[in-house]
Amino acid sequence: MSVSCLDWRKKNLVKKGDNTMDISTIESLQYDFRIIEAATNGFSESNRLGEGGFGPVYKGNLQNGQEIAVKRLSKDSGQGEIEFKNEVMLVAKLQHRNLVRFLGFSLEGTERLLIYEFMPNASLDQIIFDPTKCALLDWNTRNNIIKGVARGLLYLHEDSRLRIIHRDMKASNVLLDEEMNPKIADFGMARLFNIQDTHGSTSRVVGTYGYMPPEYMMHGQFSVKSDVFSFGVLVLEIITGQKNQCFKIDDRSEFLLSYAWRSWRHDTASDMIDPTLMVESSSLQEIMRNIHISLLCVQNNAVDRPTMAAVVLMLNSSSLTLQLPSEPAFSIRSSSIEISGSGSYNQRSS
Ligand SMILES: Nc1ncnc2c1ncn2[C@@H]1O[C@H](COP(=O)(O)OP(=O)(O)OP(=O)(O)O)[C@@H](O)[C@H]1O
Repeated sequence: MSVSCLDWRKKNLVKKGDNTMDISTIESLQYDFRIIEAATNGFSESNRLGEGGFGPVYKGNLQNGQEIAVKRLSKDSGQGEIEFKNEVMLVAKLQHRNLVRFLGFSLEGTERLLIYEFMPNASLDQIIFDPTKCALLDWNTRNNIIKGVARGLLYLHEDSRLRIIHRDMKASNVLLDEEMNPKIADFGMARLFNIQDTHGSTSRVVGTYGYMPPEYMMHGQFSVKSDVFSFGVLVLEIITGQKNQCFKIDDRSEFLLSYAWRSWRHDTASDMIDPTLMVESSSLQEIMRNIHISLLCVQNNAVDRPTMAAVVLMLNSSSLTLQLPSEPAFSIRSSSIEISGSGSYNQRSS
């Protein structure tokens, strides 16, 4: 992009006091493909940050010094150009302090790039599941992450102009800024990747093993309560410091939700807490409350799960009495599910 073009972009992105931007035209969001190619050293391996279900992600440096993350959509994103641009406009309007800022896109033939602000502390999974790095996250930081993710999801569900269901909420989709504040990534991907499902059921299930509620895994039915379920699993991972897929206790593998449920019922839930946390007694009650809230989120019946508005309220007011949770969904029949390389699912519903 030439300097004059950058100036023009700036004119179209008017920063407001509340740190949001007015996005007036699709052109204001479009980056020249060659600029992004150069910024990522030609999408070189050394710039590659990782790869998810939609394609690889690269770090880039724009000429003005700005650091970016570029998601290079795999070529079969299956959407016409106009439809794609319409969706880009909608997704660009989703702005919240707990969402990764979407900066724009690039189109060149069948190439589609999504451009985001770069998050220096990468994704939560790379820290919380790492035996050394997890020490960077004390309880206050983890609590701040839980509350921030809850606020971001509430915004997607209720406060944004669109009603967005994330559908792939998990630790690798929580990015961390310089101060370890959480930013949800990959929101709106169903819109940008042409997953047709406006009526709450879909023939292409996209999600990640262990985070999906039973109604989504088995029947492709999704709702805001699917995200609530994934959020509950995420909270348990943050507290235990372990992945739900390979949770271990006393060298035995167990499904995280069944273990959490049993521990909570037997009053031994404090045993679940990540031993590296070295919890002070003042925080213990707060952690136990978080475990209780997470169990409300992962209840088998979607109707019983709280909304994200209720979750935010419960997380922020310790005086609010919590309901008793019913048994979580943990008996997952995995035989009918085809797992892709990234651990994401692509399943034809029956
Ligand atoms: N804005 C960003 N800033 C810094 N790193 C990022 C950014 N976006 C993505 N990444 C990195 O790239 C990796 C791949 O991201 P991506 O969202 O494509 O995949 P994923 O979350 O692992 O899988 P899935 O596509 O199934 O959600 C992430 O784990 C993260 O480390």
